[in-house]
Amino acid sequence: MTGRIIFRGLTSTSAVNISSRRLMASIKIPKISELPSLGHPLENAKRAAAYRAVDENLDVYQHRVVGIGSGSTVIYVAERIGQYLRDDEYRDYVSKFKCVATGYQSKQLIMDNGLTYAILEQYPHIDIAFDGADEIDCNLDLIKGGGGCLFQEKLVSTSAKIFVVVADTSKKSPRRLGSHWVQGVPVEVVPAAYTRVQDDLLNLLGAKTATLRQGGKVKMGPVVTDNNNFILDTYFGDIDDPKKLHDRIKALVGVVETGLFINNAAKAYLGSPDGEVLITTRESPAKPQVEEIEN
Ligand SMILES: O=C[C@H](O)[C@H](O)[C@H](O)COP(=O)(O)O
Repeated sequence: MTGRIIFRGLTSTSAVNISSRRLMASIKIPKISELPSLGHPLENAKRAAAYRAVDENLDVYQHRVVGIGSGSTVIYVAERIGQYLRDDEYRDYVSKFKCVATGYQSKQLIMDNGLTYAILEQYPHIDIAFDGADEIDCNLDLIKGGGGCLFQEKLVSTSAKIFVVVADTSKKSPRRLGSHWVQGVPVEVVPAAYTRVQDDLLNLLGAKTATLRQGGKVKMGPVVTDNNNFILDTYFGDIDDPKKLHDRIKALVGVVETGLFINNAAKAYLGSPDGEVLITTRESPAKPQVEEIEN
């Protein structure tokens, strides 16, 4: 499927320039169908989803500002964009991309793949953003933040004209949101407020558990996010109304952001180990840049 890059908006002159570049091209983008196995079914699934998502959605000629998310699947998104950068046919375009990160890992991915790192303050209008997810329901609503990056991820994904999710098929919600990611909805909180928010989540909002995420072996004490906050993993069971729950959590004093991404993703690419990719598109991709306020 390599080369399914969108040619929208090309003039005949630019088409000629591109075809002469094609003749000179020396490092070609690997075709998905010819990729060697990574030796692990899950990694093959993630790569299949990410490469297809990039090939089918990134408009090399029109897009300029690209959001790069966090996690283990988005690694392959950055890798694929890096392959376009190294292909003589696309280098002139991709080298002009400004890539906005969702955290330190994402910033490293951008730099490691030779792409240009940019900050949202300078580039607040993102053409397209790619990111992973921990659970995806049939409406393309998501739980994110399993890797602790939810706030900046939401900042980037809601600043993007198109937000594309990449994951393996195991992330598909079997029922309602909350039925697969039983670790709980990540809630990023200001450290000084964490016990108060924990109390409110349990006693006001009916959470079954609200656990302060710990660093474990790699870091003693609580996980500190890229924004110097804590995370409460908050389990509600199956979530009836994710938007309402998000709004109620957001209203608690001390909450910075929730891992519920509602009405945000336009498309999801879910890869299988055999290389098949399930693609879901939101029917009305109207995505609010500003959250709706319920009266
Ligand atoms: O905080 C982490 C992010 O929300 C990730 O995008 C999410 O956890 C999915 O990560 P992975 O692709 O590793 O499953």
